Amino acid sequence: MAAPQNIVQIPKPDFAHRLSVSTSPTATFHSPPASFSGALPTRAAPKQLKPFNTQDIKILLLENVNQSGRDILTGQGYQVEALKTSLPEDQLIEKIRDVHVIGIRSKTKLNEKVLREAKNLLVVGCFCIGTNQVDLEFAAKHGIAVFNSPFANSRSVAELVIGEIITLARQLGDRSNEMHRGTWNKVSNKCWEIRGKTLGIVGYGHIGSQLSVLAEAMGMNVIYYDVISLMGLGTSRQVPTLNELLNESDFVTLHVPELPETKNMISTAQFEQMKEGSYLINASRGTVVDIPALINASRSGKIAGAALDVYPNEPAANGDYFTNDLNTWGEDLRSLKNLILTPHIGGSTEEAQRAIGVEVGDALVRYINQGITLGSVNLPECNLRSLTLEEPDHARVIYIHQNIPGVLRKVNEILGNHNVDKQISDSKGDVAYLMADVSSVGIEDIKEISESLEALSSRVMVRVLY
Ligand SMILES: NC(=O)c1ccc[n+]([C@@H]2O[C@H](COP(=O)([O-])OP(=O)(O)OC[C@H]3O[C@@H](n4cnc5c(N)ncnc54)[C@H](O)[C@@H]3O)[C@@H](O)[C@H]2O)c1
Ligand SMILES: O=C(O)CC[C@@H](O)C(=O)O
Repeated sequence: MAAPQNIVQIPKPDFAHRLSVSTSPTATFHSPPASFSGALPTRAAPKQLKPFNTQDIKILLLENVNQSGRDILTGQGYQVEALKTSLPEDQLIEKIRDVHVIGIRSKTKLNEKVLREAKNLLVVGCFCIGTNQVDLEFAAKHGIAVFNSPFANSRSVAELVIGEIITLARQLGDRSNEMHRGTWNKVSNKCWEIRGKTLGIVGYGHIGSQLSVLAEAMGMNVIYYDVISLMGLGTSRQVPTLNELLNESDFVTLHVPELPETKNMISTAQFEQMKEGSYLINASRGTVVDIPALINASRSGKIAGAALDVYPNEPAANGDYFTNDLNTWGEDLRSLKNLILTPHIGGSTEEAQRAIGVEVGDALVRYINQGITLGSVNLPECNLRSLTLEEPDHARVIYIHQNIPGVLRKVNEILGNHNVDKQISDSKGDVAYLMADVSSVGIEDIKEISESLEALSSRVMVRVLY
């Protein structure tokens, strides 16, 4: 990290506007909107902390991050380059060497090979829910914070699944395709109402539980399976095993994260457990379903239909890529009856993307400018109240370090020569995060603190903001 240079004042962000678009509870973290100010005790204006000139912060946004997020970052004066697609690994490596911040969605793979090259990288913003595309452990060990938006698109996914349940039950995809080809095929055979049918939800988290409420409102019975014990909403009921869920459900829908334990979670043995003529929906991650097994189950009539939004391999950009070159079974899959295929659009609504842009954009600004890690998925979550404009000789020291005995003593020996106004420290696995606000420090003191911390053997990353 470059040595601290000078202080730059930037306009106060428009928090009131942001609160109006974000649906995430984390938005409550922000200062209250201006309309509240009369009712609250007067507080000194927060000081914007910067490690260097704002325009020196270089940000690369990939995969068409929403304008709401881009506006927040450009509004800070950072240099923002925004691309519509993800990048092939060689180009990504070339670009990531230079940037302090990268913003991605689900396609960009930030694996160890890529992150090793990211010598200036401070923070990753996943403008989505899933963070399986990032090597979180490697990032943490190198002091790179990762943020996501944990539930701003949950409702959009749940609504898509509701649409798919009816679409499958009524064979709407096939009827529509036939009509597009000029064929009139009026049938009721094996077309059903969803009222009174059983929906089995695998993974009862943000999306699964939201879906549960919507499905019950439409007259479905809901059961769910999860690795943790959770209270069911409405009259939904948790079942103890995946097999029990598969045995009882007319529709099975998957909402688990991509993990080693969820890889091919639905394969030949699980299709055998499903009811004859039932349906499968996967809007979680492509690795969760064994697609060749699904092709067999569909051809044999064991399942009456399926809807897939996610695939083991997905293209980096829009275009004619969904072929056997991408996934060897691509054409077999496309030939199946009553199969809805969508290009990973579960969270792709205006509402969700706008809210995600705001939530992740704000988290990045808080981290870059103030070192606050609230909401980070890989570093301990630490917060200190803001320094104010009335505290001009203060600096915020951030020391990301290995979580080993004796570190705090050494850090406090360095900080002990100064007045530490407030301090917080927390750890997560092998990595710990310390923030301290020190007063009455000038540029020379800041330089000395920074260099002394850099010299400690436990150091992962040092930032001094002032
Ligand atoms: N298609 C899309 O566009 C889209 C959009 C958002 C999220 N997603 C995917 O959906 C997944 C779920 O999202 P969410 O917000 O509901 O996540 P969440 O973390 O809120 O819920 C996941 C649930 O799965 C459970 N779980 C984990 N492992 C399990 C296992 N082996 N068996 C059963 N249950 C298990 C967890 O305990 C948790 O309750 C995300 O991880 C993401 O991959 C897809
Ligand atoms: O927008 C995306 O690319 C990912 C959407 C979804 O899978 C998520 O993880 O939020």
